[in-house]
Amino acid sequence: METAAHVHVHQLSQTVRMASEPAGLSVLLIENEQARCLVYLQGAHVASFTPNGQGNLLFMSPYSAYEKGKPFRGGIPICFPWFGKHPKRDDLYLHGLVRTKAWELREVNDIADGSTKIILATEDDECTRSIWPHRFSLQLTITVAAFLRLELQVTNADEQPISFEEAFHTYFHIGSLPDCSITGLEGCPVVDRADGNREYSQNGLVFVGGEFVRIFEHAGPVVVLHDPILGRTIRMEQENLKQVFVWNPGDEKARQNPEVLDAWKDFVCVEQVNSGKAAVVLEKGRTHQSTLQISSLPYGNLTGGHA
Ligand SMILES: O=P(O)(O)OC[C@H]1O[C@@H](O)[C@H](O)[C@@H](O)[C@@H]1O
Repeated sequence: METAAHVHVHQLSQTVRMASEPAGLSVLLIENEQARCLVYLQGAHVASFTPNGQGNLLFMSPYSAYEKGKPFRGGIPICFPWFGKHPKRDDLYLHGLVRTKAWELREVNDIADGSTKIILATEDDECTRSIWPHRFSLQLTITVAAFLRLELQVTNADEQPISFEEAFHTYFHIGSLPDCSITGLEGCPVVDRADGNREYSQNGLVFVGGEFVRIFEHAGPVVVLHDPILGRTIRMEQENLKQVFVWNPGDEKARQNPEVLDAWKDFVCVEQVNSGKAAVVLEKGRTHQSTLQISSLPYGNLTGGHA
């Protein structure tokens, strides 16, 4: 099938189409009776998730470059094998090697319950080995239902143990930054990166007014984002990820970033992470799986992180 002059669209199943743009980016358009979702093959990057009758839960910056080999700003970047800055090299992109890599589409399944499951995969190559000298394979299973579920499997294909960082670096679309709050992080030890790595213990709700770069250690399985302006409550449920990063650049830093600018008020990143002391050490031949599931309910339906 062909639509606009330069976008080719192929129907892959009843609920999945793939559009290829001349710039070399391909995107999967998943539309079933429960939700709609866009996934770029570059980075296995989920760019939107819209459950039926609701708005998009995710935020993509209107200023994001959509270029081959460049990170997208927004959605759900998959971070691996490092999170944040590379420990030694400032010339490398933040958040690892696979965010800018073209992943391969392995499977498309329309499930009898009305959901859709797709599997994307990538592995080491000459370029990744020149930066990170290890063999690995990654598989991301994405389930699009009334919820969005991401299962990331990292397999050590090397001859020795590997150690890596990983994350789902999710940008959530919000109505108003100062009105949102986050629960489920009460009691966590916190490191405030925007305040000289000040350490404290989280007491009560988290409010993100402006610049906010905090790591919550030993996070529980459920974190909830409350958004009274958009009238919804977003529930994040994770497995095998030990930290939660909450990030927003705030006004001043955002203005210095041409891919964020005034859009900083429209998102908050709540990221499920294994980094630093929580980095994963994986024996030869073994697979590590981490999972994130996101769903949304009307505002006020979930009162705590353990709801
Ligand atoms: O690479 P992106 O998507 O612009 O995200 C960068 C940000 O990612 C966050 O996870 C970090 O805590 C920030 O320090 C960093 O600036």
